[in-house]
Amino acid sequence: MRFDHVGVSLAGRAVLRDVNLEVPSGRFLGLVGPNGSGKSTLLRTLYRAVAPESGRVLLGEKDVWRTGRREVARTVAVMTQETSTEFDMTVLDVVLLSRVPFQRGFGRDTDADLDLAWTALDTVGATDLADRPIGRLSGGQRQRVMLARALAADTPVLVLDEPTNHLDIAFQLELMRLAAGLGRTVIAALHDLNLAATHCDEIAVLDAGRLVAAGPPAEALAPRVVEEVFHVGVTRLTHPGTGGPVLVFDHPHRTGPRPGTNRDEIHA
Ligand SMILES: Nc1ncnc2c1ncn2[C@@H]1O[C@H](COP(=O)(O)OP(=O)(O)OP(=O)(O)O)[C@@H](O)[C@H]1O
Repeated sequence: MRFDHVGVSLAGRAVLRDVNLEVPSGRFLGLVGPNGSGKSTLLRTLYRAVAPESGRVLLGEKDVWRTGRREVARTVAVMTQETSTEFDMTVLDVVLLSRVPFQRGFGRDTDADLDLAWTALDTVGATDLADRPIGRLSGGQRQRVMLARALAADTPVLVLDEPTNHLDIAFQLELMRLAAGLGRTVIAALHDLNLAATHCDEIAVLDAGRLVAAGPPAEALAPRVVEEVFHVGVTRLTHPGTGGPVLVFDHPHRTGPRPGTNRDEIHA
């Protein structure tokens, strides 16, 4: 997947400027940045919801904006925050909607479609919700179903827009582990920088529509970068169990080294 000099304007305002970013096949990229920095918009250019004003969005060699909508839907599955309009549909039927791009005409669900839907519901721990109307679920339950819908599409590329919103901590971790282990190409807009750092192969940081850092988590989420982009104080600790870095945040003016500590590397 490649964003090649992508620029987007919405309502006359530049929202993305000259974004160059590549996600190799099978890798999991976390897209982070402050509210309004352009994360969702960048994802939308990939699944043909917002057209770039300049540049190209490529899947392999194909420009998604010169490829049919159906073909893109067969390649890219999306999990977003947007509440579906299918308020009265059952959970199983909502998950089965992901199979529509693969069916001919007004095709019926095949056994293979049903298998994919049930497997996906099982993966997210929601088989017991299958008969419930989607509109009567809790936020977190609905979020799981939306993940199941994206998984059941069985596409090589997965787009997750703030997928952990509403989820309890156990399922946040589970979702991230799942996304990292799928072997598919995954791009996810995330707000939890530690969750992103521990599960993603690579991180891209957007600030006011510009890509300001991209690379392995320790590099892209260096305290200096996070402080500049998010306007917070950052201290990097060492996780006592894994030895990996953990960021802790504070108001900018409050962060400062305690006497006798190294500000960048404090062992918890
Ligand atoms: N339909 C629209 N019309 C005009 N401006 C829009 C539209 N959608 C988004 N924007 C603007 O584009 C900018 C980027 O929005 P976007 O939703 O991509 O940010 P984000 O990084 O995903 O934010 P958040 O973390 O708050 O979800 C914001 O300034 C937003 O107000």
